[in-house]
Amino acid sequence: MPEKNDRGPTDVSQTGHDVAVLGGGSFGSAMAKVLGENGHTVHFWMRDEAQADEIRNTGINSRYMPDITLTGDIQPTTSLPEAVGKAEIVFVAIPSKAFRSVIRENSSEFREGQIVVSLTKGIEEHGFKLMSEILQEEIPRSRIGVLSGPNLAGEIVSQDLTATVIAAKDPDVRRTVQELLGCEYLRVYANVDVYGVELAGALKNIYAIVAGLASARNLGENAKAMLITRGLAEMSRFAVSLGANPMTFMGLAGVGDLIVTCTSPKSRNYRVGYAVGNGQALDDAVAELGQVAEGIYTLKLVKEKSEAIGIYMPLVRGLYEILYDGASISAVINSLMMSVQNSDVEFILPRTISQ
Ligand SMILES: NC(=O)C1=CN([C@@H]2O[C@H](COP(=O)(O)OP(=O)(O)OC[C@H]3O[C@@H](n4cnc5c(N)ncnc54)[C@H](O)[C@@H]3O)[C@@H](O)[C@H]2O)C=CC1
Ligand SMILES: O=C(CO)COP(=O)(O)O
Repeated sequence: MPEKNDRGPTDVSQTGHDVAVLGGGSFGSAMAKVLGENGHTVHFWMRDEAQADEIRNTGINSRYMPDITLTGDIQPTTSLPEAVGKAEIVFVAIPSKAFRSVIRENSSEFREGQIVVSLTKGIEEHGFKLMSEILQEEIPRSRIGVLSGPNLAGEIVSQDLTATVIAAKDPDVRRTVQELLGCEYLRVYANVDVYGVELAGALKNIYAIVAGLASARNLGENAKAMLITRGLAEMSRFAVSLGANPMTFMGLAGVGDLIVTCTSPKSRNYRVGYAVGNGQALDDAVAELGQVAEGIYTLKLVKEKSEAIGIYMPLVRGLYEILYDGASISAVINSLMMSVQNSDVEFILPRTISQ
């Protein structure tokens, strides 16, 4: 087996690798569970000592996964240097708001050539940075990957059949993650369009909120299909203008993740939209959720960015008006329905009117 620091191919032909999962929430727990069941030693970092103790003593993370027991060699710790120091590969499931600070404060702990994979589906407020860009800036000597796809944590921990995408430029990173995570209920597909895969994962959260709102309003099945498909058109238009490959949006990280989060109340973003659609204030809906709904932050950033670069995003604008400007839901729906009728697939028939 190669030295942990060298840049040669990572040997994952044997089970029993040391991996770290950073972030003790729903998705960190789900990935820790898969890795533990796959025979790896999981150095599972979280801030909260009581939570680490509970997992150490009972295998249960009662705040986020009360019905699930983490099995295998799971080693909870509140020492990030210890987790990263022992790991060959690091998975990061820290919400986007805290992602850079956690990595920056501990940047000296990451080794040259160490594989670091972001699981986070969000965008940084200042500078519109994605998590892989933050990793590139803070720990440039690591080898970076992004995991994204239709991956509801609650289903993964129940071993429901699931597929995901590992995006990385380095083929060894892609192969390593496929071998570490792949099992009878989880398939890991590969992509090289890191920016597209990552942006798709962040953007779809916005449309999940829209879909939840539509569902609360009983807009009907046709409306649901319209919203999902126009959401896909809008998010791919935006992402392509920033350099993503449009074909990525045909894959699991694009349309796949859009479908699952726009159709399932298991999605936290969908649930926030549903609550607002039923008249609840946004702050109350978020407080009641008690977990992260990245879409409410991503919405603000994408609205600003799309206006700055001149990309037409009527669903983003409409949702922003509802959530942040107090616009009435029916007025926004009416204005969307009465706007100029245009091209269906604009990669085939270009839009004729820009706004
Ligand atoms: N839950 C899911 O189904 C999926 C979530 N994701 C993404 O994973 C990321 C994390 O989400 P979840 O685990 O679901 O969120 P969560 O709300 O369930 O848990 C967030 C975790 O991050 C921790 N945290 C927050 N700030 C921190 C800080 N400054 N330092 C250390 N830890 C901190 C919290 O204590 C908590 O343990 C999000 O970007 C989400 O979009 C991706 C795929 C699926
Ligand atoms: O990204 C997810 C599923 O792929 C999870 O979505 P929520 O954050 O809306 O729960």
